[in-house]
Formats: sequence, structure tokens, C-alpha cells
Amino acid sequence: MWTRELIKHGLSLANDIDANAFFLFTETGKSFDILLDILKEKGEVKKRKFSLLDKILKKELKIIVFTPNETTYKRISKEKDENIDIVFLGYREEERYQIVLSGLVHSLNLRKIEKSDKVVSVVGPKNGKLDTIMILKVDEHIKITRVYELLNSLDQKMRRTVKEVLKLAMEIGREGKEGKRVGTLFVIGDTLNVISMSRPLILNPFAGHEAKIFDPDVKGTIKELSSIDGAFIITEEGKVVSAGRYLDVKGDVNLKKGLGARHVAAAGITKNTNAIAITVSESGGIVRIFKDGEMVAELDPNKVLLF
Ligand SMILES: Nc1ncnc2c1ncn2[C@@H]1O[C@H](COP(=O)(O)OP(=O)(O)OP(=O)(O)O)[C@@H](O)[C@H]1O
Ligand SMILES: [Mn+2]
Repeated sequence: MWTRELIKHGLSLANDIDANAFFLFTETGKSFDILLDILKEKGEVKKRKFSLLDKILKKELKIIVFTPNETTYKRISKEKDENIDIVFLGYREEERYQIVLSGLVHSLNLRKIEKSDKVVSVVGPKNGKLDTIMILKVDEHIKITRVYELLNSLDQKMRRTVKEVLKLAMEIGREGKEGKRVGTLFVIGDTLNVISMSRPLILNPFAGHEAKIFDPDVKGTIKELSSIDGAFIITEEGKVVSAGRYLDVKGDVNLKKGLGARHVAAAGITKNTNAIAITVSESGGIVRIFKDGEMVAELDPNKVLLF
């Protein structure tokens, strides 16, 4: 397999473009062993115009190895040499770019990289072989890393539901309904409190149903209902309990100009409960995520194809 060559090319690319950090993602730790082996191959390093090792020794190129696997993390943390950082990723992302983003978030949080840094990553699909070398300028991805920051802060149940709702919100933002833009509002989690702070505008179409957000039919129904007034209320387990609910939120929230009642309601409900709110704007389809009364991320579904 080409793992060794890929890592070598990734390291020399990092060296040649003066990257600040080199990210390697591993499940079993096998690619970590190969990395160690390459770094030890003095001869190999001598041949290259810049001695790769010097850059690493001079701490000009930070090497960070990420794994979501607890056993691997323990094993390679013991075996690593002092030039390599090991970071444990709390959960596995599916797609290559998402995996790298979760690495970015952890590295930024751990102050191992700066927003102005350039990073070369060697990554593969979840449970697959390494197959990709990616160059990222961190500051170009800061916006989307805010989504990963939020996802990282959630427990597994809430994270799974928020990701699913976000995917649906991005589809609604991108496609609208019968080609017409629609705006909508989802409130996830802390459902008893949210219900107590809201009232129905219509007879609840989800009453008496076991509607799960992960069910494609439920998603289709939500898309059909997306143009009605009011919010969709979803439990942290992903059960859609209500549609068309008006959020009676008190208290002021400070939002950027141009955001109207839907966004104020989304910010307000998250200020007064532990819920997370996700809005799709009727003007432009922009998707926004709110938590603790603040907008934590803003995504243009036509630019960000992550979800
Ligand atoms: N408190 C609320 N609870 C639930 N839904 C609300 C609330 N306030 C407004 N909405 C919904 O938001 C819709 C749009 O209202 P408005 O245009 O004022 O919001 P907005 O923030 O400008 O949203 P958009 O960017 O989609 O236009 C309303 O028709 C209503 O369906
Ligand atoms: Mn509006």
C-alpha cells in the first residue's frame, strides 16, 4: 500500500511550503509507526535538500498525530519521541475534511497551532487507508471550525441530533421548497423548558407520532412543513415533538443588524434554556447556529458542502 510514500510526501510537502504543522490521522497507530520509522531514516533525510529532521528538531515543523481510538492513543503516547504531539479525538468524523477540521479544533484549543498557521494533513476516510494530502491555511477554515467547536462541546446524543438537524437545515437553505426560498427554525434539546416557553400556532402535526429526525420520511415531512410559521421542537434524542410553535422569549439578545424575529427568537430561547437553535434564513438561505443566546456559527449552504 502507499501509506509510507504518502506520509513521506506529506512531510516533504510540509517542509517545502514551510508549513507550521503536519497532521497525521491514525486509527490503529500503524501509520504512526511508519512516521517514526521515516523520521529515523537519517540517510533518507540527508538526501533531501533541507534536512527535514533539522526543521522538526528546530521545532519549525510541529508534528501532531491524532487518533479517535483510546487504545491506540495510550500506546503511541508512550512510544512517541519528543518531536511528536499525540492528540486524542473524542469522536470519529466520517469525511476526510471533517476529520481534519476536528484536528484543527483540537489543535487550536490546545494552543498547538495559531490561526495564521499553514497545516499539511495526511488523512483517509473513517476506517479506511490514508489516501489524501491536504494543505489548509487555518484562518480560511476558522468559521467552519466554530461548528466543530460546538459539536465537540456536546454529549454524543446531542451531537448526533444537532449534526442531523444541521444537515437538514443546510439542505433546506440550499434547495428551498419547490425552488422558493424558505426560512425555518429548529430548537434542539431541553425540550420541557422549550415547550413551557412557547405556544402552538397550529394543531401539532407531530402529536402522537414517534417521529425521529434520522428517518428520511420525517425529514421529507419537515421540508414540506418548513414554510409554516413557528419552530420545530426536537428532543436531544432526535424526536420531533412539535412544529409551528411560537417561542415566547423574553430578555434581550444582541444580534448583528439585519437579523429579525426568527433569529431573535432563536437566540432568546437558547439564552433561557440549554437548547441549541438552528435557523435557515428566508433571505439567502444562510444557516445559523445559536447557543447561550449567542450566534456561534453562520454557514452559507451554497459554499460549505460539509453537511
Ligand atoms: N418568536 C418566534 N417563534 C417562532 N417563530 C418565529 C418567531 N418570530 C418569528 N418567527 C418566524 O420567523 C418568520 C420570519 O420572521 P422575520 O422575517 O421577522 O425573521 P427574520 O429573522 O428576518 O428571518 P428571515 O431571515 O428568514 O427573514 C416568521 O414568519 C415566523 O414564522
Ligand atoms: Mn425577515
